[in-house]
Amino acid sequence: MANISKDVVVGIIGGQGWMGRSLGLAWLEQGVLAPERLVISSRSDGEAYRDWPGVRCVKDNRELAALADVIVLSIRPQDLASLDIEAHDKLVISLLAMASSQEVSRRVGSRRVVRAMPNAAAEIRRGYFPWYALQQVTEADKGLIQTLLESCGATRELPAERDLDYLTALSGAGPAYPALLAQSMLEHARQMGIADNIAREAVMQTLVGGSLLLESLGDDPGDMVERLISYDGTTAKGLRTMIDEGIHQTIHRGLAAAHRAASGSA
Ligand SMILES: NC(=O)C1=CN([C@@H]2O[C@H](COP(=O)(O)OP(=O)(O)OC[C@H]3O[C@@H](n4cnc5c(N)ncnc54)[C@H](O)[C@@H]3O)[C@@H](O)[C@H]2O)C=CC1
Ligand SMILES: O=C(O)[C@@H]1CCC=N1
Repeated sequence: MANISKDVVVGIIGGQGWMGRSLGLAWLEQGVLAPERLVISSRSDGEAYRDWPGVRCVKDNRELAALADVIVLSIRPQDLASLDIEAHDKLVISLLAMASSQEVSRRVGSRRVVRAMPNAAAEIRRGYFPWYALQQVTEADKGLIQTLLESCGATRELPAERDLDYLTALSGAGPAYPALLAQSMLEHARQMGIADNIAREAVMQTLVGGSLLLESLGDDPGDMVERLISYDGTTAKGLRTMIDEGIHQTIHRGLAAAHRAASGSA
């Protein structure tokens, strides 16, 4: 993992929150940033940085904006309107869903804005961070962004902001859709009288093992569906029934609803 220039100070507004502390702790643990180069602000008190006494914790976001060279916004979208900082064209990384880069730019007073969309697997460094940069973001800034974000998983610069709105609905949801599938499978296994500990173990091993296999094969997931349908055994019966009952349409409608919300049109 590359570390960034020793002079760069990074500030996280909302640094005690779920995404903020995932990033902050990853930088510290991986040596991307020395503790004295990290400033965090938060409305809530938190213990996330208790093992890192060098980290500066401030209550005033203006103070953070003055101290930091790079400002990460990790507050909830509804808190943006009351954010009162002046970034003076410093590099700003916004993690907010539903706030366009232009809106963030106007709010914080910087044209060097990057919008990145995390997901909750950042907590275990297996997140996915697509990001989109305004034109004024430099190549050096982009290198820095890559280093900061890849500490928590895979990253990808996107050519268009509309792609980020879409991926907010898809990858931004992180564990949500696998959790829904797991919940449904678990419910059924329980109804069938399988002991709870065995049902949980079976569901988790199936979802995690299956996902790792798909990742390692690198093929189109549809190929695996076809392979198991053409096997024509028990799984084919389950797959055909789910497909005939409209699972694809249900998933597409769900993603479309999340996309509308992410685009501000829900
Ligand atoms: N949690 C997730 O799975 C994902 C979150 N996001 C985005 O990441 C952003 C952060 O989300 P989370 O970390 O989950 O939220 P969170 O609620 O865990 O953290 C937000 C933190 O910001 C603090 N805060 C609020 N207003 C503040 C202010 N004016 N100054 C300083 N601190 C302030 C809160 O006290 C809290 O600690 C959101 O905008 C969300 O849209 C995006 C994708 C996934
Ligand atoms: O549900 C949300 O609003 C946040 C942003 C994208 C994923 N989680």
